[in-house]
Amino acid sequence: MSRQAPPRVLTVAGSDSGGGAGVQADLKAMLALGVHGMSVVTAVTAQNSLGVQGAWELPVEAVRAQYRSVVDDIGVQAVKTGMLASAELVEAVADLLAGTDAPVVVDPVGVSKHGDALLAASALDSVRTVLLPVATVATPNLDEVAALTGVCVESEDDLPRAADAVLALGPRWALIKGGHLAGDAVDLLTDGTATHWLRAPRYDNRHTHGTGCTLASAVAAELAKGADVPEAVATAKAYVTGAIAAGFPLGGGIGPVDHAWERRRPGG
Ligand SMILES: Nc1ncnc2c1ncn2[C@@H]1O[C@H](COP(=O)(O)OP(=O)(O)OP(=O)(O)O)[C@@H](O)[C@H]1O
Ligand SMILES: Cc1ncc(COP(=O)(O)O)c(N)n1
Repeated sequence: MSRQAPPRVLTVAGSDSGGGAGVQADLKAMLALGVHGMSVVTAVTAQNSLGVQGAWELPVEAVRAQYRSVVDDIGVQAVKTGMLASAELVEAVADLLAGTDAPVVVDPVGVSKHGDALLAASALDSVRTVLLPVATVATPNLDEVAALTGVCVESEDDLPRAADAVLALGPRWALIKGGHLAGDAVDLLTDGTATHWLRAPRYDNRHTHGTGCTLASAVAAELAKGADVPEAVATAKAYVTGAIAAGFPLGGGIGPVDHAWERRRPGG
């Protein structure tokens, strides 16, 4: 008798040739959390530990075709979006996602850790008006909160105001990532009624390439396994914290988080 398939999770994101962020990070996080990861590639980047050397969007038709291939045959229990590059792609992806019953985690990726643009400025309005309204959970970092809502977060005290401003754009839950603040790594999750603070120690490790992609993919994986949103986010936060603590040097710049940290033996 053949075994039952694991839960299936789809990432709709850009490729990172260096393997630390984007589709590659998403699929590694999904594997680590025990789900079957699948991908719709929206853009290809030439990228490494030093930055993004080039980026090429795929045609809308190629993105739609990948999505239909996966959803119509295999099916999905959760979807995660990352780099969407342009207004045209944001709108096409939002349109596809409006037709799914699966939970959708939107990581509204704007710029890379090195400051390279991964989303055209002209796409921000589409993220606000069509993408965030189809999100079950939106996971902006503080720069993305500022770009999308105009709210500037300078300390933990500002996180509730940022979350309210993001919720006003339509996602069911907002997970505001305070990773760029000083002190503990504090995130705030809320649906406007329930509020959950997620606090972890800050690891003084410069090898943090892919943190946001990894967190959002882990949330999607846990949702696909049947967790509710607060449970999924708590598990994902613990997973990304371990991956950051174990981040390792690669190339001459910022290395990746370690998606396989739970499997490594000391010295392995
Ligand atoms: N140095 C750190 N130590 C521990 N946790 C961290 C650290 N930096 C970020 N985090 C946590 O990692 C997660 C991702 O947050 P972050 O703010 O880095 O997202 P991001 O900027 O979208 O990531 P990326 O730069 O990969 O796009 C959050 O849970 C955040 O609190
Ligand atoms: C294709 C792609 N998607 C997302 C990120 C964000 O990750 P980071 O901010 O860690 O560079 C990235 N660099 N590349």
